[in-house]
Amino acid sequence: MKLMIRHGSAKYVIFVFIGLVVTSIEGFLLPETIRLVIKGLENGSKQQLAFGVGFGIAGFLVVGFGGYFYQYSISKLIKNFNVGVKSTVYEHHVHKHQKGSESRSSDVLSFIQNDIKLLGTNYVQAWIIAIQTIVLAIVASGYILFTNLVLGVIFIVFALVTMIFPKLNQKKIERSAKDWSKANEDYTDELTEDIKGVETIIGYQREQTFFKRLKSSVTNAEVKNVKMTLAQTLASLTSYVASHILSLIPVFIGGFFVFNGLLEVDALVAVYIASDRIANPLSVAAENINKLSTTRSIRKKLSKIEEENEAFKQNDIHSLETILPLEIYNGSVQFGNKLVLDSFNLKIDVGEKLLLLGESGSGKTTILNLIQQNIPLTDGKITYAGKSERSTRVINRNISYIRQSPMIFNDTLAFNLTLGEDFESEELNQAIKAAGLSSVVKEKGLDFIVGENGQNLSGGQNQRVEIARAILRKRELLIADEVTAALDKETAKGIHETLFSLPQAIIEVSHHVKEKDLANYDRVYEIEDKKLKSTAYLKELATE
Ligand SMILES: Nc1ncnc2c1ncn2[C@@H]1O[C@H](COP(=O)(O)OP(=O)(O)OP(=O)(O)O)[C@@H](O)[C@H]1O
Repeated sequence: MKLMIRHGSAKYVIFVFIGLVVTSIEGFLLPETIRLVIKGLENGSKQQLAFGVGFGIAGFLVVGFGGYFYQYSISKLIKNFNVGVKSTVYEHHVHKHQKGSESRSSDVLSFIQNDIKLLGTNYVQAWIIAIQTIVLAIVASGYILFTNLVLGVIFIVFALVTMIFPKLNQKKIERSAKDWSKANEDYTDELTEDIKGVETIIGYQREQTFFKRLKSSVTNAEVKNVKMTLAQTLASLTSYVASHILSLIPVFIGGFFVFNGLLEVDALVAVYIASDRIANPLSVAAENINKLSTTRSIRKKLSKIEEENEAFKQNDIHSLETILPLEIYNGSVQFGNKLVLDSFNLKIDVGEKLLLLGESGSGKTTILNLIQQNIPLTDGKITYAGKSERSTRVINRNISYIRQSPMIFNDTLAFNLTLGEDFESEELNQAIKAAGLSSVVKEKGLDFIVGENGQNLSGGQNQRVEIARAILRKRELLIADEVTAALDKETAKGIHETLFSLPQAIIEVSHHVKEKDLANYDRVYEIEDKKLKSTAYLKELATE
């Protein structure tokens, strides 16, 4: 319930309660209408007959309007709930990345698309239906007890007995829901991967293999869905049949009340009709209370997500701490038994332009990961502006990572530069100029839609958008990861000129750079056979 109020808003929870109280008059409306009509017929009174019919019409109008208000409030509540929960889950995914921990996008997608959906039906709706049916049953019980206390008690006892039936299937429903959730997660994982890998699949003409593989996962998920639905259906049918059969026994007893003059026929008919508003609603309530348990693990996961989001917000300090100079002393990195980097030193000073060279697999990405504190050193020490303790948030806030394949959003050029952050137009223009984008902006305008993956721009222009983003943020260290590897010579030269003209420190990573271009950097590091050599250090050492 707390979860529902937190995300669905207390206002709509109250509205739903008002709506269900109003509609709960259904608990006595039809039985009382029928009773009044029969009474009118028995007495041969047209007036009483008209009163009974009028009572029914007025009552059903109230139920109709109340029902609309009730459904309206439920829709709003579910809308708010979905928006709140889905945002919370995405927020958590982002926070996990900010903290440098793994959070797989396919897991997040599956959680939002399947588990959260299940939470909407089997938690929010199930709660509401359970409460609504219980209120309805209470109102109908009150009516029956008021009509005839003893017979009322008998009817209610039989109705309560029916509640044990759904309980018998609870474990099975829970297990089948868990199996379905897992199978769906596996299927979504595979689908995400196959969508990403479509070019490779077509390229190697492996369509049939992948169709078959995916078909098997989707079949598995659907089979689990059928099993879950059947388990739920079996539970509801058992309750339905049992409640109807059991409700006929008190009718039989009620007959004896009539024979003995303890009850009028109109009252027995009314009590029987009203009893349908106890047994059935109670079994629906029990069924929905059962459903709540299918979401227990999802709710647990969501609570953990909320706690972690809260902890993240509280620890999210907005200090102006800097990270340069960054120094690694006698650093070593080992993955399992494999030594990747052996006792190396590295220094990044304010404004320095550094180059990090190395063959594929030599450890360049590992060094970038160390700098960003994504992985720890196995041995040695790392300091940021002289301090060895720095939160990952502070580090991230001071680094801009310029990627070889930048993420370009299908939006305007302006949005792709600012990413929705407010910048003075002067600042924006300076960044555009510094990144060499002035002619593009002049030609296309800032409102130009760049298309999916920036397809309406050239590779070099997209790379410049990524550089402009980094320049705009004025962070003290830029990491340029193979940024010109996929570009032609002229474009690459232009990008390099831009990078060298910036005031920020830059560490550029590359497989290979021409000998004559090395002079453009303040220092050149090269990884060779697990060792990191620094030309500048060697020069410094030679002059000492
Ligand atoms: N998390 C990890 N667990 C185990 N081994 C790892 C891990 N990360 C990297 N390695 C290994 O460390 C070595 C260095 O990898 P790294 O990614 O740093 O190389 P790289 O120089 O960036 O290569 P490339 O230029 O191909 O991207 C490789 O042999 C790699 O297999």
